[in-house]
Amino acid sequence: MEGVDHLAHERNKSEFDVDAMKIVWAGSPHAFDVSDRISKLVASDPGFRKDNRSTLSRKELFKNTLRKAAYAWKTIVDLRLSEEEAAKLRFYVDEPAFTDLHWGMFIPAIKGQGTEEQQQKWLPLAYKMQIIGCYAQTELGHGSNVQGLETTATFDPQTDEFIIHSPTLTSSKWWPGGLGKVATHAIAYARLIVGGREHGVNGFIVQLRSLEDHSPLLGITVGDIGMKFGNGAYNTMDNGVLRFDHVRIPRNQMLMRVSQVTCEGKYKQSDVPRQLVYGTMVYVRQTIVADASCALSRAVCIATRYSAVRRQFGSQNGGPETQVIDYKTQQSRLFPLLASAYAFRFIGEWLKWLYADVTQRLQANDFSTLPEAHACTAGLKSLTTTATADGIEECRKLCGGHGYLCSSGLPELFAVYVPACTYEGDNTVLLLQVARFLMKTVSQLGSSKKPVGTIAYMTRVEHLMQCRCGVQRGFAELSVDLVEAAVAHCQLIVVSKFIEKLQQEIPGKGVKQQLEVLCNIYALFLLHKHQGDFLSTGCITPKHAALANDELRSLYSQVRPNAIALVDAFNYTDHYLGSILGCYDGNVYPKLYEAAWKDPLNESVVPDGYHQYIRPLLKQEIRTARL
Ligand SMILES: CCCCCCCC/C=C\CCC/C=C/C(=O)SCCNC(=O)CCNC(=O)[C@H](O)C(C)(C)COP(=O)(O)OP(=O)(O)OC[C@H]1O[C@@H](n2cnc3c(N)ncnc32)[C@H](O)[C@@H]1OP(=O)(O)O
Ligand SMILES: Cc1cc2nc3c(=O)[nH]c(=O)nc-3n(C[C@H](O)[C@H](O)[C@H](O)COP(=O)(O)OP(=O)(O)OC[C@H]3O[C@@H](n4cnc5c(N)ncnc54)[C@H](O)[C@@H]3O)c2cc1C
Repeated sequence: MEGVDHLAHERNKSEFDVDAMKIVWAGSPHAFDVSDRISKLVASDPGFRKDNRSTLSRKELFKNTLRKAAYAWKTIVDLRLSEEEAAKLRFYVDEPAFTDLHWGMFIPAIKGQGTEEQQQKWLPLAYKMQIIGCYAQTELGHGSNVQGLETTATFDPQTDEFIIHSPTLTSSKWWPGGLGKVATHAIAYARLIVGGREHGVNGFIVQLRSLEDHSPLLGITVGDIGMKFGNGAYNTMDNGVLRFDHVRIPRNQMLMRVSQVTCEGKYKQSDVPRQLVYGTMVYVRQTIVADASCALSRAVCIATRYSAVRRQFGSQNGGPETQVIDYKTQQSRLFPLLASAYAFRFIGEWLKWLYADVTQRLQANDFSTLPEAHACTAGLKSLTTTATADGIEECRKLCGGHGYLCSSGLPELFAVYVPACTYEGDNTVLLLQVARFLMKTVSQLGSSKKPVGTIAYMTRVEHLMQCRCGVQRGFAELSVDLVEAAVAHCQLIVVSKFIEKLQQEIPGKGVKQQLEVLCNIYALFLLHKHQGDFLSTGCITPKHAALANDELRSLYSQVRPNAIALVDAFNYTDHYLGSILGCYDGNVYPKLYEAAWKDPLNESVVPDGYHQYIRPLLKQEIRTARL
């Protein structure tokens, strides 16, 4: 029945202060207040409905996304929302759209790679959305290999301009979000050519469309690259294709914080590492880690609530069947994901601090922690997105058949989320960057000091690589092992930062105890999953492995009575979850049944096509050669 909390008995089992945990999850009382207020504002406004997305055509879907983006902007302006509140509103609208790239990449690129003068010119236009930007780096022929990009930017000293050109088909810009139909400007990455000499890839602000009638400017060919994985899902985003035919831009539209070109045609490299040209990617990678905890916690919330509602087998003397959340196999699949959602939340908090710290140091031209920041953002982006994509799929399977319904919210969440393993850096390519950092770290330890502990194996690899023909050949030969080492290195960081979080003052009855249980589940689950490596390297004995497995089972029993409260702590509205299986009151079956009849296919009892195709079949009116 409506209004009845079918999960009340579960909520009454909680052994900790859920409201206090909500503050921990949000990050602070202020953050919780903003999140809570904005999520309810979005949930209560029919202008932000999203339950019909899977029934719309691509054009209807995209037009609806434009409507929502404009409506969101009007809401932000009318209510005079702060930047923090506006970002939260876009988050809870929960629809990939051109605004993600305008706010998430175009503006950060100008802030990170533009001079003060360029920031003063372009940021006010972007903040007022008088221009709409995208981040056009990837091309048809190159994405991972940025130094392989083919678009050219040739300086013309006669006119004090750059000529932006797409010399080959494979140099066509391909994938940039917001580019296909909306963006008026791009940060386009191109090979800088001055006086016939190449100076690597740099960013250029290029206007693509008229601000009067939105038509593409002279020399610009632009469009959408077509449908992507899954219905609805990421097809709300106009990922685009863009070609330049000798497009001229003023010299001052090259982002010049890292490198400069003078009006005399003199190229100057600032005394900052050229990799700062990649700064926007580092910034987005750290935000993607926080996104991972959001996406995984959504899936876990759905699967946990439904696992408490669903009963299957186990009835004694006509009594109720067993809640599937009480099966040890269900717990062994679900609770490590619950622990991962919390672990990724805290690593995301730490990475945000690391990024802020390296940014502050860069202001003072202190580049000492830049390699660490690159390795951490690259590695943790890779680790958390892989685990989250796999985790969302596991949550779908944890919900049985009903998990495959769009009304469960899981198929769309999966389809929208999985490109995170690719965009902002293919996850394997990023792990290779971590491996390179680890090898460089080890090689710098000095001959007298041998690495110990979790990087002891690196000495053997280091020796092998040096005795083999050249370090480069060894690296390529051992790249599979090195990628595994990179993952292990990143997992060490996740566990270490979770433990550090528990050293902090954490208010609320039983809150710290619950987090300790989740931290131990996260760590022991990893130990169990990789016990072969731990045993073969002598890090643990078989007895240790057995003890760890026993402890893991015990921890699952400890978290079981608190599972519903731990997902309630995410404080997601039913609107944001978009899931009947995950609805707060657990009143699943009536809602599933009601939703089925709303499907367009049920608008008529007899389906279109019956008289044309089925009736002749049934009436044997179709003669085939064989009969
Ligand atoms: C439910 C959730 C819904 C969410 C909905 C979200 C909606 C959308 C929102 C966001 C989505 C984002 C959209 C996607 C955008 C994009 O994808 S933008 C394009 C991203 N592209 C990439 O990431 C390309 C990856 N490739 C690279 O980064 C580089 O090519 C490279 C792999 C790093 C190699 O670069 P390069 O060849 O130049 O360098 P190397 O020779 O390997 O290394 C030389 C040294 O430089 C150091 N280095 C490399 N990169 C960096 C860096 N970024 N910072 C600092 N230092 C760096 C490297 O370590 C070497 O150092 P060493 O010489 O000391 O060893
Ligand atoms: C939904 C979505 C949105 C996107 N948005 C944008 C955007 O807004 N702006 C933008 O510029 N780009 C965007 N991209 C592009 C994205 O950044 C690239 O697709 C991504 O960087 C991967 O590069 P790639 O496609 O060249 O993959 P590839 O590098 O071609 O990967 C193919 C395979 O090759 C492997 N591989 C590649 N190099 C190596 C190596 N050295 N060693 C071992 N294996 C290797 C990879 O691991 C992978 O398995 C988007 C992509 C998607 C899917």
